Amino acid sequence: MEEETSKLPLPDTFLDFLQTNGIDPLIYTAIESTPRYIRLKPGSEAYIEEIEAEIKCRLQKPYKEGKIYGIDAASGAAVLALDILVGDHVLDLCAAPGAKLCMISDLLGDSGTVTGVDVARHRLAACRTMLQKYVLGDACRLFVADGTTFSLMPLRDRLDSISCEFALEENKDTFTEWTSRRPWKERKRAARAKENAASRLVSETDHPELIFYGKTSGVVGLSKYELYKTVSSSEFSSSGYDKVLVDAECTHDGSIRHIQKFEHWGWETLNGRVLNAERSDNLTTLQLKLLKNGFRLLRVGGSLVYSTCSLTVSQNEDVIEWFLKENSSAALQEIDAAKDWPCKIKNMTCKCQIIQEISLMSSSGKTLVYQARFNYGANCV
Ligand SMILES: C[S@@+](CC[C@H](N)C(=O)[O-])C[C@H]1O[C@@H](n2cnc3c(N)ncnc32)[C@H](O)[C@@H]1O
Repeated sequence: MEEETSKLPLPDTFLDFLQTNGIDPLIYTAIESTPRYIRLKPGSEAYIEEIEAEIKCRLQKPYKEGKIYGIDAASGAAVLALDILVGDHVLDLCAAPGAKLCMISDLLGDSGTVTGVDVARHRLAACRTMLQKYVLGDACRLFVADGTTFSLMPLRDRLDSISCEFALEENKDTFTEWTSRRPWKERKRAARAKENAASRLVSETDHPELIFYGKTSGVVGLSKYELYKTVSSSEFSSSGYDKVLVDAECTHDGSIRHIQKFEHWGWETLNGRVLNAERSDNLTTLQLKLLKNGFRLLRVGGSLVYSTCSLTVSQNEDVIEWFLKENSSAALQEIDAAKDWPCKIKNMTCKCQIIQEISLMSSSGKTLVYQARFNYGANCV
């Protein structure tokens, strides 16, 4: 799908910013239209013709019916780079609003588990709605929590070991099957939390709040103590997550459609949101903290994808470089899935610069996969 766009008159400050980051301004201005992407829900293949027939009329019907997702090719690429395998326990540390989390769940099918974490309650609630719409959440847990300090183990052993009898036990401290109809006490607590959330995001020290869990997520039958018990870093090394996605908060400058919006919002807004050095410093500090914590929660032999929708060196290469300096057990790894992608810098088959790959082997077996410079909404499929 393509949307008509105007030729953008990019302001000088933004052009300087692009030059500093080695980005060709043409990616924002040269194309006549910005492609939009959809992903077909597995199992909906029979409807391809019907969906194709609707492409010109904005696909409202298959979208409402939950047969397709709106997701950029670049977002899908970050998930493919994770190389999800049957039975993986996956952590999505900045999960909302959830396009990647849905794709992870689709790839896992009936196996493994996925844990989504986000600091913004209203965005994570949208993610929960999406899981319910696409009937995807059985093996999923969603926590409103700060990803820089989140510290809960995947429930890898619980899945097989809980007997149905135990799961149905009526113990007020034990999780029974999730229902959107919460007991009065819990509703009151959620309403209070919502009020607080309107004025602030959760802090690093707040307790993670479980806002959704599916019936095979491992939560049913657990006591609160078991779910929230703290474990040592060495336990994460042996039984942590198989795959971690850190799709970090960023300036969004790599999203062509996002930058195009500033034509209407006013270019001065761009200075505050994208070019402001202080905001960028705070962001890179946050990104590094998210990456560090995501890596801590990974098991030895697992892999992590760090991705942003920014093209700046400071939010990508620099964050990775700082991290690698401090973590000798981490190493960059070639992205296997990217070998067949058409949009690589090395053998460019389209107009835009897309992927930069770096590869190294790890010493401890934990590996860090790095995906960078993949333009969102670029003309590359
Ligand atoms: C680029 S978006 C993630 C998009 C998401 N992965 C998807 O595919 O829909 C970044 C997210 O990071 C969240 N975020 C920001 N700071 C965070 C933190 N300290 N811990 C967890 N999430 C955070 C934001 O609320 C936002 O939802």
